[in-house]
Amino acid sequence: MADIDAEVPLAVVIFSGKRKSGKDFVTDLLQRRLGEDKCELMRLSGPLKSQYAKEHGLDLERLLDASEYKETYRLDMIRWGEERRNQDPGYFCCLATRCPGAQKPVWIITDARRKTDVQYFRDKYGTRAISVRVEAQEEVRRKRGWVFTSGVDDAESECGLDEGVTWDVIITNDGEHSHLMEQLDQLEHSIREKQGKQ
Ligand SMILES: Nc1ncnc2c1ncn2[C@@H]1O[C@H](COP(=O)(O)OP(=O)(O)OP(=O)(O)O)[C@@H](O)[C@H]1O
Ligand SMILES: C[C@@](O)(CCOP(=O)(O)O)CC(=O)O
Repeated sequence: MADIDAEVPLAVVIFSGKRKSGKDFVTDLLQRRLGEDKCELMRLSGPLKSQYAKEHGLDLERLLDASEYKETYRLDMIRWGEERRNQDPGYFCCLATRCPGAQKPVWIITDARRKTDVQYFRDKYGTRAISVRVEAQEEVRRKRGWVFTSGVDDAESECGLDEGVTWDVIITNDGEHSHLMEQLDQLEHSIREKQGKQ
């Protein structure tokens, strides 16, 4: 049931997309449009990588960027994360939204990967939730550094949201800048409408 008493967030924008589809690129642009004072980026992988880095003595900053370093540990991070999600599907959703930025009216969840991620926010925030799928052709993703990895790109982490989800918005991010801007114009309008409604 949606928690309708809370004052914030006024909008929760749940992003999903394949590796190198451009989730971080698009969500960074959206946050700049909405204003960093009004909009917080929340990475579900943030608390996961933070705890994983501590337990394995790794460089968190490098796990958080778009580098090859994180790809080295991706498979084991997926396994490690799923052990915790199997006990509590909303575990990382809850951790990722407990931050000082949670006081801002707009939350952007940058990296939903499982149906339980999307359902967590839909159940908790109802019509304030907007689900967004970022799509890019495989050829474009390859040019951005994606390499098909068995156990990753054919597993739930990358395929869990391929079917069975009705997206509120689909953003095509194949590199055509003006088309991306038009799509972001429409999404920004939808978010501002939710901000204005409450
Ligand atoms: N429309 C675009 N124009 C130019 N560069 C882009 C565009 N979209 C993505 N990129 C670049 O492609 C690379 C991958 O993008 P990004 O990191 O946002 O993907 P992602 O979906 O977050 O990937 P991952 O799941 O691996 O973190 C980055 O270097 C990013 O700057
Ligand atoms: C382990 C994992 O969180 C890594 C995500 O890394 P990134 O968002 O692609 O940078 C993916 C998952 O949780 O299945």
